[in-house]
Amino acid sequence: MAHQNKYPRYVGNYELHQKLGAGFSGAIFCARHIHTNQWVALKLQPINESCPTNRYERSFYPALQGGEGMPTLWASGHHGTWDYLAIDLLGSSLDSLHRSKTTDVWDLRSVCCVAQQVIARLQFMHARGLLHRDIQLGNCVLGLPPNNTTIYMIDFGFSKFYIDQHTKRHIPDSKAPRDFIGNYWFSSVRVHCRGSVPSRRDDMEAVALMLVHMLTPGGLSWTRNGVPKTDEAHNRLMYEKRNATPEEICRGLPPVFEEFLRSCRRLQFAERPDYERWIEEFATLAEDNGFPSSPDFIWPPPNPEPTVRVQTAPLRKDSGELEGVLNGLANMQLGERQVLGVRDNLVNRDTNAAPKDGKKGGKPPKPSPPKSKEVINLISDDEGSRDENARAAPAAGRLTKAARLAQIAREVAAATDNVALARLVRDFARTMEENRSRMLTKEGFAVLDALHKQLADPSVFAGPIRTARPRASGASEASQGGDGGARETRQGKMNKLWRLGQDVRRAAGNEQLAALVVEFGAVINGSSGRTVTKDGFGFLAGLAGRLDALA
Ligand SMILES: Nc1ncnc2c1ncn2[C@@H]1O[C@H](COP(=O)(O)OP(=O)(O)OP(=O)(O)O)[C@@H](O)[C@H]1O
Repeated sequence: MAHQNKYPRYVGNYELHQKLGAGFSGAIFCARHIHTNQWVALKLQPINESCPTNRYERSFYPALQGGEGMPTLWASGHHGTWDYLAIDLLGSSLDSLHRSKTTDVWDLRSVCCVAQQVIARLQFMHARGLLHRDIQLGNCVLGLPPNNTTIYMIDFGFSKFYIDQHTKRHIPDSKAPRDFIGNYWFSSVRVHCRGSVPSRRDDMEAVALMLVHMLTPGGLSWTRNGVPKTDEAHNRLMYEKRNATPEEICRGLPPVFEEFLRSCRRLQFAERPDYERWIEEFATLAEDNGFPSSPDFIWPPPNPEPTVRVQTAPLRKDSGELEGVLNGLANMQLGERQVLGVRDNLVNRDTNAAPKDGKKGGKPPKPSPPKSKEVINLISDDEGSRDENARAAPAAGRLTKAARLAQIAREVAAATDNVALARLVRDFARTMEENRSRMLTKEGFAVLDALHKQLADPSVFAGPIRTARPRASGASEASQGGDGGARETRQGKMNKLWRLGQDVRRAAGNEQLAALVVEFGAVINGSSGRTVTKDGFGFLAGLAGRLDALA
């Protein structure tokens, strides 16, 4: 670039100091206001630049002022041949942390914080009618103390109003060929590989890819050869990106990452992403793994070793009948485990699982306490208060959702009559309802499995009041709910749950209830986000009522 090394000493009222970074078409300096001594970041670009991103940014900044994690624009203008923007001086970008970290991947806690904050930034930007269109680690920057736990979004040079400023309507979709805007690593498949018009869903998909990248040793597969320098290399990259399924991309990670990516890809062009839900999901993921659910980003990570070692085993689409899956979950040996927040732990997952062929891969597992399905190594209040880094230890006497559900599953397995089961089903529903996330986790499925076993075993309870024909749409059929490839639509899920809610109130005996429990699990498992909705709670209330009636 012609202007290299020719930067002026003063620009406007600012004195330029060290260079902070250089981008595609300009440079950023740390600068001091000559009258107020205020330090800012000064973005400089020649006014005749062919891609005048400073000019674009200047037009977007007013819409962003006042938002959390949005830099303040202090001044902007022209000085000689320079176009400048003076914005809040910030700290390290996630990209520089990514490069400097000593571990292969990020810790799960930090990634959950990044997820919550970046989604919240997009929620704000989108609410102001603006798309970012260049989500990447380099554009997520930490504040300086006292704002150093806040992630700021920067670089709005590629941004665009998706709400037309005059008509107030969403921009139209178009099939017309267009130049690609964004970055090679994280731009959505639709925008990058299919040339679609970017909309909110694509910003969200970029976040999903960025998060998975942070947890993947070596990064996403298509990022490993660096920036493509030839058309052929770019085509190869696009091919790889286009063909990687969410399941492959997210293999070994807690299921919420795959769900998130899938849900972004399912959004319609003009559909509003469910920001609130995903912020909650990542807060819950942190909490379920023993970290504070707070989105505050703390670097370096205070306690990279999780205090809770609950393996979030994904229910895969090819997992066969739900009955079998539930059964498998209940029999899982939950001893000292690595959290599957990083893919490295995939190796350990196999190592820790009962080996089929006697061979073990990866590092030998740490000696762990005797394993029993009764022993689940969850955070306790004591552990929470011992942990100096646990900023949000559970209140005294309160168990985490995972611990409470595990306890309910054990109590269900030990229950001796329908009245006790009814009480436990109500407990289960209450625990799910009170939690910030209503996602049915491994522990939730274990409760259903224990329930199913109890209800299906005729030796445990008094027989049914009258013998009924087995349901036509029986459990085994329903249990394939998660296997059909496409996730259940919201409406489909509502319909099925509503029907189950009706059926459960009419069930003739425990065996029928057992089949309905399995069917319920299948519908939840097959739905996007595996959340228990209002109709789901209706089913559980009906189940508890029917158990009482059949006692
Ligand atoms: N406000 C800021 N405070 C501190 N550092 C900053 C600030 N803004 C940007 N930087 C640093 O400068 C780098 C480049 O900034 P930015 O992305 O805004 O410039 P750009 O010219 O648009 O770059 P690119 O071409 O890479 O998109 C950032 O990754 C960051 O390290």
